Amino acid sequence: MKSIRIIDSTLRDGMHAVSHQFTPEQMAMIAGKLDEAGVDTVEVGHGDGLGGSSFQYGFSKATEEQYLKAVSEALTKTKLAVLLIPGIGTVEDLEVAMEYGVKTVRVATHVTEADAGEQHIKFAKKSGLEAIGFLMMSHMAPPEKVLEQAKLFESYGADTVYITDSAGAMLPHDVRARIGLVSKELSVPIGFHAHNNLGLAVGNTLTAIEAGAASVDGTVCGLGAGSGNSQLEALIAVLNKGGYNTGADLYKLMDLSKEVEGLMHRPQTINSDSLAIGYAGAYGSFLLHSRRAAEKFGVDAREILLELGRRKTVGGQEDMIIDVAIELAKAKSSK
Ligand SMILES: CC[C@H](O)CC(=O)C(=O)O
Ligand SMILES: [Mn+2]
Repeated sequence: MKSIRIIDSTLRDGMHAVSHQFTPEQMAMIAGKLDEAGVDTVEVGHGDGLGGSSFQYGFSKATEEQYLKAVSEALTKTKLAVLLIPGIGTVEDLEVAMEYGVKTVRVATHVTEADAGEQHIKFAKKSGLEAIGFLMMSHMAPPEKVLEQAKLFESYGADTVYITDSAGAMLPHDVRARIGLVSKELSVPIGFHAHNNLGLAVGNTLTAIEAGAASVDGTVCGLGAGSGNSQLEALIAVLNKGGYNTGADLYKLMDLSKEVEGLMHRPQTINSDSLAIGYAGAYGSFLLHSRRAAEKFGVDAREILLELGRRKTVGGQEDMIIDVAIELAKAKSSK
């Protein structure tokens, strides 16, 4: 039986779906049940990772330290992880996170910019942490470029390298091409993080495993940016049926999903706006920002997202959402 590592991101990527408003108590409840269910690792914090709580990305309900304290106290076996996007988070933020028992850091960069994560990965390794390189928006680069960037992460000391479908824009053959090549050429385990904007998250995650991924992400109820992530309960059911060992208890996760449903701000569906993200290849966390801008400037959120996809915008360019909305509103009024 092949073992697959599960990283749950309900308490980090899932924060996008609740405008970063989980309370520390809610996080502790969810983390405690993920621990009981035998999930290997939980990632915690603002949706944009360490340092994300800000005017630009939206303020979270509590501070990073409050979340980390609450979750670390709820965990017995499950490892505690954080996400760090260089430029949003800093090594100083990581030092603080380590005081709360963080064991793993995922250093996330745009798919062509792994070098922006060099100092963070080296710092993590020097500090005794597990370091995971996380290549965001991997659909935007061909497999050979993804391989080049994955090799950079490996050369900095990353223990695992993730291929991330941030926009939920990949088809199964895109996943197979990237994961297949990278897992053949690298010595470290390869991971895959999916989004469900085209309805393919669980299927693409299975494809990634079949192509060589050894670590995959899921979130309870699929909670996450855009149409959400690979729904953890469904993923575990699929992996059980496929004969993989994840160490996670399906029924305990199903029970947890009922509790998480009660905390959701809206159903985690594929609606026309989140579908537009996958269709256009736009950044997953642009969804709520685009909806707000659409309402404010009287334009269609899908048009904003399609234009952001055309312009190949990436995380950190949230200010472009307003620019695009204003341009669309001007074009509309001049018709
Ligand atoms: C804004 C960071 C982003 O949510 C990281 C991630 O999960 C992804 O790129 O999919
Ligand atoms: Mn994500």
